[in-house]
Amino acid sequence: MPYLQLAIPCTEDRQPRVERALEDVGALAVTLQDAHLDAADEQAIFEPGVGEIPLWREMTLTALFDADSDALWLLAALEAFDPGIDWTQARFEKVEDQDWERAWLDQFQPMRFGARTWIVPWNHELPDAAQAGDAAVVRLDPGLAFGSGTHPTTALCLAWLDGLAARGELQGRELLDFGCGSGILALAALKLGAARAVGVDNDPQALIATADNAQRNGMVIDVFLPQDEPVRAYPVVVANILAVALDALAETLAARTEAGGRIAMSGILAGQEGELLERYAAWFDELRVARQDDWIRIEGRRR
Ligand SMILES: C[S@@+](CC[C@H](N)C(=O)[O-])C[C@H]1O[C@@H](n2cnc3c(N)ncnc32)[C@H](O)[C@@H]1O
Repeated sequence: MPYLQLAIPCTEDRQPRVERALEDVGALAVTLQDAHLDAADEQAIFEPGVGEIPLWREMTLTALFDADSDALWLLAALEAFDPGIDWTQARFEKVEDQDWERAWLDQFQPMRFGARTWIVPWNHELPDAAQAGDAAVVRLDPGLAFGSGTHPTTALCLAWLDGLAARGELQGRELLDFGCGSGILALAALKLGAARAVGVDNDPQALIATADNAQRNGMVIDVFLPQDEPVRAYPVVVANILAVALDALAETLAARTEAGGRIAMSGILAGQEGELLERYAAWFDELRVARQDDWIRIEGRRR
């Protein structure tokens, strides 16, 4: 999914004001980057939690908006919200998911999630521990950013699937991966013993990537655009999408989870979970929150 990206230079003292204004006019995500370091340096990128500020004196704030947002309208809204900031320094560009997500890409090494789940890039040897009989190993393209497991939201969902399998609640069951991206979660579920996995994504490229990654791992994942997915309920649903999308999709995801079934959702920044918990409580019990870095996973059981 493409975005409209706004980047604006900013000093430490003004950062909270600029960030608040960007969020107020509808930014889907705001990241900060040290103005004096290379963007490829992981330490130079920071997604602030509530009340957190970075140590840098000069930085660039980058905000993502829906692709169909109007830059002139946004500038006018920002000016109205905080006329004390020089918004004329803002630069706009259209970016693809991958460009934004690449900011999160760090060294993609073999990684273990939970007890048995391994994500191993194709260009790496299988670590000894990943060759154990019960290891669930997914091999992926090292060029992937989101869906390589390096992002905390993916890691949270992988750990959840691993735990579900450990409790015997995944084996032989069908899973829906809503917002499948690379297909990493559906693939891990199949390797952990799920009987079948269905991937849904509104990005046709993601569906191609998922089907391709499945084939290269010797598995099959049925993939659909949201408007084409079969209307049915699953015992296990996982959805790693942004909080705004999870809010909009609440009824759909509730309808896709069968009574007694399990759901895990991520893509939620710390501080955004309250409203989602309230919304999903209409259909789900046993709602629980887990956190990694600034990201949240919500899990629940369908009534
Ligand atoms: C954060 S990535 C997650 C990818 C992968 N499941 C993972 O956990 O790493 C979110 C994915 O959701 C897709 N997506 C976003 N909004 C969506 C929507 N409303 N319906 C279906 N897919 C959506 C995006 O195209 C993207 O592939």
